[in-house]
Amino acid sequence: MSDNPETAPAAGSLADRITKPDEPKPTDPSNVSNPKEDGASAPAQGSPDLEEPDYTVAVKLSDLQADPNNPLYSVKSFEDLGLDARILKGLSTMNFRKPSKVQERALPLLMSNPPKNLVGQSQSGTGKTAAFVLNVLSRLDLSTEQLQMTPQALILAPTRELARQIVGVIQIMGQFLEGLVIGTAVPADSNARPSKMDCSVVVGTPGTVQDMIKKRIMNPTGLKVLVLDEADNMLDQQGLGDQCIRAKAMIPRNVQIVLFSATFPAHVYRYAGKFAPDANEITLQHEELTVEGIKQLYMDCSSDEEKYQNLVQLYGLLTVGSSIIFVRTRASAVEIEKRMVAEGHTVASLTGGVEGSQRDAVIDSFRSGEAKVLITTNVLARGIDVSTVSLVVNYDIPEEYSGGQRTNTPDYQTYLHRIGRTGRFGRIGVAISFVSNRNEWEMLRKIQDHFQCIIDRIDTSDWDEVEEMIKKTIKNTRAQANFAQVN
Ligand SMILES: Nc1ncnc2c1ncn2[C@@H]1O[C@H](COP(=O)(O)OP(=O)(O)OP(=O)(O)O)[C@@H](O)[C@H]1O
Repeated sequence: MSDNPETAPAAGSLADRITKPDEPKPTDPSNVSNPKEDGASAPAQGSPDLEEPDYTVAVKLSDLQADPNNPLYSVKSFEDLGLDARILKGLSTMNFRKPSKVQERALPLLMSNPPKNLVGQSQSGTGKTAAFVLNVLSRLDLSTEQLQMTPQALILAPTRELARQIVGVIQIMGQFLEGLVIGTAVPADSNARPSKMDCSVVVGTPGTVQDMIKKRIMNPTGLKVLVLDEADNMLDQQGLGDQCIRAKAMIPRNVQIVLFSATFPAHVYRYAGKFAPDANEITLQHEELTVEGIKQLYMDCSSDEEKYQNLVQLYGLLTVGSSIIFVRTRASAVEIEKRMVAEGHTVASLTGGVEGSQRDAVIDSFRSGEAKVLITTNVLARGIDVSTVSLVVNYDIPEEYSGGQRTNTPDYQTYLHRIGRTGRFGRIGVAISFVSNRNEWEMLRKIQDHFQCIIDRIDTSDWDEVEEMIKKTIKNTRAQANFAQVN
């Protein structure tokens, strides 16, 4: 069991934010009215890669979606999946033209009646969020004000950033559903007071939701669907797992339980079957898990100091698009940030150690492109969807913990989720892992064996060559884009 404290939600006070898609609140950072936001809300608002008239990626995406071996492939259209016209309209504002494989397979299973549980697995960046959000929206009854104000679906995510991102997706997909009200249940800053969850859908972190139910701030009696995003992490992580079980015990027994993740290690998968009994299943082999568009590389570093120097050398590349640098501890995130800033570089850091409002400000500025280089811990390893991320750096290789101690065993799942912050929905990205000692080298070798993937070495004796090689890969998307445009 992994027990990295970074992924546990901050305990203590509660916060919530209720938003009605039909009543935009300009001050709400997760609100659809902010045209610069990325991630959840990006496609509808102009994620540069997916929005019309960006003919380029549309062409490329349609090629990928026509290839039966690609996870984005489907034969059906969204119309074929029997979705409500108002939801289809929401999808079309997001420029979703065709479902991905997981959407095409999951939606009929999720939407059939009587409802059945589902355990669903699909590679990072293949559209699992839309799969569960479309089911949730399809199952809501918003015919009376009382129904609109009583939670009918509960979506749990491991971090506040992911919960807020999911809220953004629901706001856009559900924007034509009159009476839809969305509540965000994430830990508040210490001076804030929670208000009642008078809403149709609640998205939150398990600890906060559990607390809200206990304090009668949230009424769980009308719930019909429970979704766990990043379900393997939610069920396996110390603290989170208990909170999920307690939250489940407080809600009606007959809810539809939906578990999604890119990874389901065997021991969690068995447990997932107990949490969501008699579930339909969509699974992948672990060799199928790596995403083709992500070029995996590693860099030899002779010491910790050389890791830092190499990162600084890479700075020019980090800012070609956006990039995320993953480190092991909060302290090193802050230290690297300070040092780079002192040397004149523009970087930001986000860790679980700071108050919620500050975390929100940092992730929002990263989504908007204001901050292009983000140093973080495993807290952002999962789910975060920022389409401009073209480079991920594993400054430290993700490692399993046992009883709070490092084990020198790679954390395979976290590796996959971290590198999956790039190369999303058919895009191209680069992931570079730094290796500075024998243990790290061993862990990287194990990762290669586990996923049967190739992680190429970068030769740092000639930095110009390094730059050229990485730039070529990152810019590949654009090269194809230009090609598509002239043709
Ligand atoms: N059918 C579609 N057509 C076009 N874009 C899509 C479609 N489905 C999802 N997307 C976009 O693909 C991106 C990745 O989707 P999403 O974040 O749901 O991936 P995921 O499978 O949950 O990944 P992860 O495992 O990393 O959480 C998002 O920007 C989303 O808007």
